[in-house]
Amino acid sequence: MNLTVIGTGYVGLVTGACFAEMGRTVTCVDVDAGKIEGLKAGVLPIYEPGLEEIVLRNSAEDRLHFTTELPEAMQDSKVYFIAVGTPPGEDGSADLQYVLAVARQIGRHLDGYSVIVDKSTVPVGTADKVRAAVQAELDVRGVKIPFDVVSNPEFLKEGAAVADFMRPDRIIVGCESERAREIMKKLYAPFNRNRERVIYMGVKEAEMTKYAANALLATKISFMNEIANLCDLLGVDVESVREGIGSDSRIGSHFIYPGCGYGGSCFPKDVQALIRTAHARGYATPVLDAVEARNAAQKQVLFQKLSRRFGSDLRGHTFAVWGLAFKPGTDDLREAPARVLIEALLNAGASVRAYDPVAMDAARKEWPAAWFEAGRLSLAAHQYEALEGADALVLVTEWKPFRHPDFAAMKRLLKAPIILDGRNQYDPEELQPLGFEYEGIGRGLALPSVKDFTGSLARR
Ligand SMILES: NC(=O)C1=CN([C@@H]2O[C@H](COP(=O)(O)OP(=O)(O)OC[C@H]3O[C@@H](n4cnc5c(N)ncnc54)[C@H](O)[C@@H]3O)[C@@H](O)[C@H]2O)C=CC1
Ligand SMILES: O=C(O)[C@H]1O[C@H](OP(=O)(O)OP(=O)(O)OC[C@H]2O[C@@H](n3ccc(=O)[nH]c3=O)[C@H](O)[C@@H]2O)[C@H](O)[C@@H](O)[C@@H]1O
Repeated sequence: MNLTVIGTGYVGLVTGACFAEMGRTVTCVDVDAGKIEGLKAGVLPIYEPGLEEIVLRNSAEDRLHFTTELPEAMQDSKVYFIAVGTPPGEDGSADLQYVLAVARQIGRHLDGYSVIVDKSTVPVGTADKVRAAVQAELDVRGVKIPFDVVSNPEFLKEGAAVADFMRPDRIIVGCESERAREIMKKLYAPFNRNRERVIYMGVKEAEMTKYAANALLATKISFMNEIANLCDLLGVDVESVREGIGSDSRIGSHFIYPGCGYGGSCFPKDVQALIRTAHARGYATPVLDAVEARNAAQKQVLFQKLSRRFGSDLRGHTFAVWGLAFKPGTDDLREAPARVLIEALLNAGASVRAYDPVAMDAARKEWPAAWFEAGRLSLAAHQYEALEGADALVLVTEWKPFRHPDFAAMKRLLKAPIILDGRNQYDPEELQPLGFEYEGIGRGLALPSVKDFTGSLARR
């Protein structure tokens, strides 16, 4: 059973490569000719640990193919995975134009019983729209061809996408036909060997499961960020609180790490899309609204802490920023908290010297050219180079090389030994004896405010 995967982004490329790794012959299709040319030449469009190796190996072994031509890819396959983007439309609801365009295209070329599997994150009822779009094309062609539409949402995390796909907690298959179910069962059998991971349910239930999962994870983070901010006011270290509550198996230790807000292409867009779905039915969503509002506010927290320490006019100040990607392990900058911080710093007159192990090329391409041209945002060749002469270090993304840095070297390089830790990576008890001023998120410690600081200087 050969597979076609349509959309060769984070989800499509990982899906195609991982099925090929399990022995299937897969053709990945994308409308982006540059991406496909690159992939044919062995150049990956994204950074994802472990992905390059399996793409190159399976391409070399002739199991993984790339094309811009969907009809050509469809010839040898009867299972079509749709993995195109579902970005937010103007009102925040999921924009289905790419999914439905693919459905129409499939309908134009379908030539025998097929299963159309929706892997993109789509609102409840989208499978019906996909079915209608395919059927409309079949009607135009005047042919009767049976097909099924299955919802198989994806739960991989960027930065761990291959591992998540290969060893998923669960595989959700929303399916209302026995024939399609048997095909899905066979496809996922290699991922299911030591325990049953597939949960079968209705199509709409599967579509909703994806949004509910992302919204709950985002809720945990926003809740924890709110608790962390309160801990700051109370002089309490949220890291102990996190450990304390995470040990309760009903709460769990995952996704309760406070920080400078969640980013990425999915939590922000999916929470927003779920809110839109509810509002379209006249249903209010105070919990989800609060999750979003807390996250928007949380992305400002680092800037607020810096303003408290250095004043609101930051002209003449330079800040080192470690981490640009929205999380470690990826070069994805979508909705990255670093962007919000850097924009606020530049608007306040500061200069920024930033370093990220993999996302700097992406930043150069995607962020406003004016930020770089004016020389106010520069990218350092090394994490320590970013510190030279900076007024403080702000840790935004907890890449591994940032976790245990050489504090003595950092002290020598920084103009003043000040660390603002947006991901609670450092131990204040280790830093304080070294003479660092330190503030995290909810550690109950504040950098001295500009007023205290001026006051203490005046008293000296
Ligand atoms: N990025 C992630 O970690 C996850 C994303 N998702 C969902 O999966 C879907 C895809 O997300 P990403 O992979 O991040 O998107 P992406 O933006 O990285 O990739 C989408 C790809 O689809 C291609 N495309 C658009 N229209 C096409 C067409 N008509 N034919 C062929 N290719 C076409 C684009 O050129 C692009 O390469 C979204 O619905 C997203 O919410 C779900 C789980 C994880
Ligand atoms: O639908 C999607 O696209 C995916 O969205 C998230 O995955 P992803 O956005 O790639 O990355 P996460 O690890 O979830 O991190 C998202 C954001 O939350 C932040 N985060 C995460 C965990 C935490 O405890 N605290 C926290 O602030 C991260 O720093 C990051 O900015 C989900 O975790 C995946 O299951 C889902 O498939």
